Amino acid sequence: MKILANDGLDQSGIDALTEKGFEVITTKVPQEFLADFINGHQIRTLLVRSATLVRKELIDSCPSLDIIGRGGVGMDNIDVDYARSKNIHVINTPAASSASVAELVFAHLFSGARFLQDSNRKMPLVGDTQFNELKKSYEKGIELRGKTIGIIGMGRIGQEVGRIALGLGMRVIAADSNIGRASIKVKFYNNQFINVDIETEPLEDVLKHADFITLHVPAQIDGCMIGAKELAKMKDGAVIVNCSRGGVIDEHDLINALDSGKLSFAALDVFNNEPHPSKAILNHPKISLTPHTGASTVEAQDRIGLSLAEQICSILQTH
Ligand SMILES: O=C(O)[C@H](O)COP(=O)(O)O
Repeated sequence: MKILANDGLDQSGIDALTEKGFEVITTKVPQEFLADFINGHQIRTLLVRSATLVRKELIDSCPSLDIIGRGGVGMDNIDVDYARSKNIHVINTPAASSASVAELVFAHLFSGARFLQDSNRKMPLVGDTQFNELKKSYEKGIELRGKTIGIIGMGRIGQEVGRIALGLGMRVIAADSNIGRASIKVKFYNNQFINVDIETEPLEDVLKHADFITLHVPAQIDGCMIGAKELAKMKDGAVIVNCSRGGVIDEHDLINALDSGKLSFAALDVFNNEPHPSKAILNHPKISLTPHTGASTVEAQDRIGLSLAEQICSILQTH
């Protein structure tokens, strides 16, 4: 049976599926030729990450599809309900990348707190005198310890962020309209663990009280969650990180908040109009950037590959 992994698949998944007799094709087929390719090669399982769109039209054009698999969490690039209404199995790997995304949040936070992203741009250009000038300009670096992090969305990734923040000695507050409280289990290397209860608060309060805001919510269908009104509620000099989905923050309002000094720094892993973010965002000196790499680690992709293979075998009863 043939599987098309159109946005690639980790070797762990390829090996596990090949061992069970599947043929895994990792050719990247452009969106406009996808239906023809799937039908021409009798593909029954289509695997994607966030780049390939699996909309109603594609689903209708490919009646032989049995499974659509998302190697990752967000399924906003797939018409999930429609596919399921056609009896197609739609699967994803919700737990496999939480640690990687959460660690990227802290990579951005540490970078912003100590001007790493600015320093990496300027250091190659400095001579003897500028070295000391640059050093002086970074004297206002800050520690994360003791600061308050506001986590918007306490799903798996939000909780993982909370776990790391607690380990760093940060105060954790959270907003999540779906749950009243999250219990975070913090596990230490000697296998001891503690449970920490985090009560959720209204979004407005979290925005008001946090030094750092980090967003872990799905793609928004009714417009931006964080726009000028919400940014205005944040503490002066606060920081915002978005490793969730482009469109959750209004990018225009974010630039205004950075330019006016309301926010000291922002970090974005996701953008409006991916893979072509706006030049204003890409060139802004106060924004730390990554190209949607939250789940792009060796470990996360290995777990994603294995999880997809396991689910496919279980659906198709291949033992
Ligand atoms: O939803 C996800 O899992 C992340 O956004 C990662 O997306 P990617 O698989 O395209 O890197």
